[in-house]
Amino acid sequence: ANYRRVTCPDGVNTATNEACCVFFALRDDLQTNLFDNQCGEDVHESLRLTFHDGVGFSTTGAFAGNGADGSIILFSDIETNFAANAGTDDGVDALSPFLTRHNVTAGDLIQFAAAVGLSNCPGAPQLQFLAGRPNATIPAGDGAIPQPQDSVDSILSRFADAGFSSNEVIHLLASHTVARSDTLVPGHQAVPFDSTPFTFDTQFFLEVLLKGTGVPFGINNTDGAEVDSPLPNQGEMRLQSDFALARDSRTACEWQSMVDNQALMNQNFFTAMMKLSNVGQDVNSLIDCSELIPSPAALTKKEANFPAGTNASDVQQVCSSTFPTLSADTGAPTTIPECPDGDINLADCPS
Ligand code: HEM
Ligand SMILES: [Ca+2]
Ligand SMILES: [Mn+2]
Repeated sequence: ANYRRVTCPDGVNTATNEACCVFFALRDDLQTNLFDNQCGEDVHESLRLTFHDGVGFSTTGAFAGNGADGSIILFSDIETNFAANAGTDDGVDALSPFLTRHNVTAGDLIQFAAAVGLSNCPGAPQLQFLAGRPNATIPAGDGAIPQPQDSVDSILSRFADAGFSSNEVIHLLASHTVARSDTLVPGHQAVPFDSTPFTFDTQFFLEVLLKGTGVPFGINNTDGAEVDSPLPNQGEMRLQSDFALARDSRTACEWQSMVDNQALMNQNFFTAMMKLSNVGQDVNSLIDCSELIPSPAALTKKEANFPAGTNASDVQQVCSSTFPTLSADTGAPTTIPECPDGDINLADCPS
């Protein structure tokens, strides 16, 4: 092995490969000017882009597209108009200016932003980052990205065509532990999928298994994308796709296995993200710049808990393995933070 490091043109940083040098300034720029060093909205939207860029790929040729190639940015006029990509224009608009300030490709920008951003989320794994994806030459085809109203059959077969097993689909959905919808509930933005949308914990896998009792704000989404959540009065929503995947016999055990098992969830997510980030790419021609990805903060609260007002009798268990024994929060209803600093009022979030 060659352990020599190169000194970067900035005269300050050193790297294992000269190709990694350009990412130091990009990292600082993203952290300071977009992410605020926090696990906020722009991090979540950058992470979502890895999916909407990467899954634009088909092993059978059913859909055009070359995977994780930055096409959702480079052909944003086309791709952000696809129904499945509703809301992705925010992430595209946020990241695009960084392409003019830094000499990187759009595909690398999406993957790098997500990996750096995720490192701001307590509990997250430190993702791999490989550099060198060529810029997209064609847009992805419409229909390649699964939607929340889709059936499990349809979701699993679309992912399979993009190269992912059913287990890997469930592993990737750990991303929904730091996720909020801006488009599905009319008149409302930032509607969370779990009670800890700024923490990369296993609450999402637990809460999606709980009996649903209603929809937040009492607004019924009419297109089948949303189903009842266990915490409607706290503003939590649930996607039909997450509900169905958590209860389908093909995926229920994989889903349940990650409840209160942070180490397993993180290992699964790390490996599945490595695959998602390189869909359609010749991995051997990419250069490992993972050394640029910061080490995420640890979780302060390590165990999953039933949110106040829920308990083990609310678990809609399909998998026959023993369900973990978890304590239930007591007292007042769980308050879902609206800002990464824990503030409960969206209007007070630092921007
Ligand atoms: C069955 C597959 C999936 C479906 C149907 C799905 C659907 C959705 C929907 C409808 C939203 C809300 C968008 C909005 O209204 O703003 C969302 C948010 C999100 N998704 Fe997924 N998703 C899937 C898989 C994934 C994957 C594989 C990833 C990444 C690895 C991902 C990451 C995210 C993130 C981070 C958000 C939150 C964005 C934000 O808070 O602004 N999703 N997803
Ligand atoms: Ca969470
Ligand atoms: Mn959002």
